[in-house]
Amino acid sequence: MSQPVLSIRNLVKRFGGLTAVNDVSLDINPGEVVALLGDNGAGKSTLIKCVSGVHLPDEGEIRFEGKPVSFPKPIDARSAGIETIYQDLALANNLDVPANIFLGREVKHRYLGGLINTLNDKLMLTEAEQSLATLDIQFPSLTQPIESLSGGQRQAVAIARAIYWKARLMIMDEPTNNLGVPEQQKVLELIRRLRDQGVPVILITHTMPDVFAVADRIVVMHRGRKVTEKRTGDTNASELVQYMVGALDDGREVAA
Ligand SMILES: Nc1ncnc2c1ncn2[C@@H]1O[C@H](COP(=O)(O)OP(=O)(O)OP(=O)(O)O)[C@@H](O)[C@H]1O
Repeated sequence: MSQPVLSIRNLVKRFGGLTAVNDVSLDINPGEVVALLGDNGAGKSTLIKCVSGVHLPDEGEIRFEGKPVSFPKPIDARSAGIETIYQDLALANNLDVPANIFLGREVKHRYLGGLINTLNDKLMLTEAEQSLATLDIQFPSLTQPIESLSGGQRQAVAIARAIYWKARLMIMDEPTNNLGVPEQQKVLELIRRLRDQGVPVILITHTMPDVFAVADRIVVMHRGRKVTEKRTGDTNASELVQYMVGALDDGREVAA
């Protein structure tokens, strides 16, 4: 079997007296979409923020592509190839699509800073067009400000940016929130494309249909703990809800 892209072992993150992530272990394999499910406050965001360099874990180990890693800052995780798309997408609304694809790389690519500054708009536009084309995304015009695009198109730009910068693991937090149904379908299709290109995706969601539409595997958290991990074909929505509310718990069964 190929080695996991991401391997989390016995991860603990506390905020004062609260244990937000409690002894979670998890593997993400090449080319799979893993849905991270859980009720509000279950610890999903805290877990992924430990992977994406927002929080440093208090205990446990994170391995990325086989090597132990520690990311003191988000830029460190991005530099390693872990791209996180939060709900706010971190796009600059007043800039156009190409500018957004190049946005925020100045720190990592300090030596490229001068180069990017001197890249003419045409080259940036061509590069942006190519990265969108790999995902089969079409826009009427790439030179309009992001704020004039739809929610689904903005998601597409964020995903294209990650592809352009060669993400090797994608983490997406509620990517279909606040989108209309056709746009939700498009975003799910983009997630499938990422997977088909071999990029594993961790998908945080509350939306059960999304889980069954794209996930290969499902991990459920409850009160900071991982309570189950299932192949999508081996479970159903009502069982998952039982895990989400704490009525079912594989760890407890084992301990009993
Ligand atoms: N920076 C922080 N400081 C203190 N407590 C925090 C912080 N971030 C999260 N928490 C707490 O940790 C627990 C887990 O929160 P987290 O946001 O990880 O849950 P979640 O599963 O992502 O929930 P949601 O779906 O509502 O985003 C909650 O009790 C939350 O209040």
